Amino acid sequence: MRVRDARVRDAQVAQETAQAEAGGVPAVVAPAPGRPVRPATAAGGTGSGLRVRDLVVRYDDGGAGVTTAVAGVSLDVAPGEVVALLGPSGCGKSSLLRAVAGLEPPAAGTVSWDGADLADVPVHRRGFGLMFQEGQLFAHRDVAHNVAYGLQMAGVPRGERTRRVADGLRAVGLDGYGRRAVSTLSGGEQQRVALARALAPAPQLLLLDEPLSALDRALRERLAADVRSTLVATGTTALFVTHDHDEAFTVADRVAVMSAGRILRIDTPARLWRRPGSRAVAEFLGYRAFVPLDETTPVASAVRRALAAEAGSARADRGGAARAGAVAALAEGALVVLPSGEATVSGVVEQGVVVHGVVVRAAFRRGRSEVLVEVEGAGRVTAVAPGVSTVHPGDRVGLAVDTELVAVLTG
Ligand SMILES: Nc1ncnc2c1ncn2[C@@H]1O[C@H](COP(=O)(O)OP(=O)(O)OP(=O)(O)O)[C@@H](O)[C@H]1O
Repeated sequence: MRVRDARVRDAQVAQETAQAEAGGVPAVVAPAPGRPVRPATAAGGTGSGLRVRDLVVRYDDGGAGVTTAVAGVSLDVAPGEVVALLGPSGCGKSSLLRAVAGLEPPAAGTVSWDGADLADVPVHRRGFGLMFQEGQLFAHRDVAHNVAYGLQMAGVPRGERTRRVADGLRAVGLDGYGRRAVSTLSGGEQQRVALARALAPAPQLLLLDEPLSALDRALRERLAADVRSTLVATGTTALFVTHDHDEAFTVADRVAVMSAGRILRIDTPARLWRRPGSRAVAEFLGYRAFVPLDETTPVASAVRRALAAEAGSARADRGGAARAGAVAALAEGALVVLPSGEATVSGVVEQGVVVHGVVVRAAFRRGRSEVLVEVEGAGRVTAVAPGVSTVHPGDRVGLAVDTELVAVLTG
């Protein structure tokens, strides 16, 4: 378990204990006592949602000095929207999430919900739900009692509780699991229960911190899609921290790319791919081949020609997106990026070829050949060829680059 999770859990446990002793409720998975639990169908709300302005989070390590984990972030999450915070380890994602939760006091800036400043609102009064990498389920309670916990503490009557637990388990694909002991569940099932538990009180905002990181990749991919559909089905407003691009793009309506305590870019997954904005974001997204369109290199001329052809065409089958992208790239793109993984090695038949390169590596995977090609004047592109390719390292090949997938960096 990571140090941070342990700290957060310690904070939760301490608050749970203190509140339980005072006859209260657990801090973050349940609403405060007396606080009305919203009907599950009311999630999403009609207010303005989360508003973060110029937020700064600092840690004073005493002798070691001060770390600025969040260096002035502004972010809005609209009711019913799911936003992912995506970035490398240490970029401040969790610190931002914890400041929103109220677990970390901001050094500067504001966090508000529906227009109300939360500076003086403690964690358990914010009405936010939290979910972590490890679900932190109660081992001595069965699945249904875990999910019911927050509702029970908030005084929701038994009948309503039973109905909402059943709804919650159905929403996460665990219909009929209520009586199972938590210890008999797989890691993925436990995280589903944790999600159902976090959603049961219909929090006005759900904060998820790497909730799938402890699972293996295949399971993570499946669960990410399930988390998305559950959040959408319940109309839940959510902030989802992850370092995994695929997860972010699967789960979120908008993705915020973070680096060194700042948000570099925030946009919908589709627009982020097409308009990464800066080379740093493009590189973080995995783009490796950059073509300055104003250069006279063969690759720049070839890409310009392909974009011009696309801009002048009106092919109905591409829905206009390719054309619009090409027009934008030609108009504004000092630098465009060739997409990895989408070009096709055309080999001898060079129909539609726009650029040439030399094969660095070729491997047969999942029924097709993946070929890494060094394109002079651009960089490395991962291309695919159907079936077992006949190309080998050192071969010169042509790549038919899909202009629809060319990304533009400026603008
Ligand atoms: N309690 C703490 N005391 C001192 N420094 C901290 C503390 N928590 C985080 N930091 C530092 O703040 C910076 C941001 O950390 P944070 O955990 O927010 O990043 P992250 O993007 O969530 O990283 P990860 O993906 O590895 O969890 C890092 O440099 C980290 O070392």
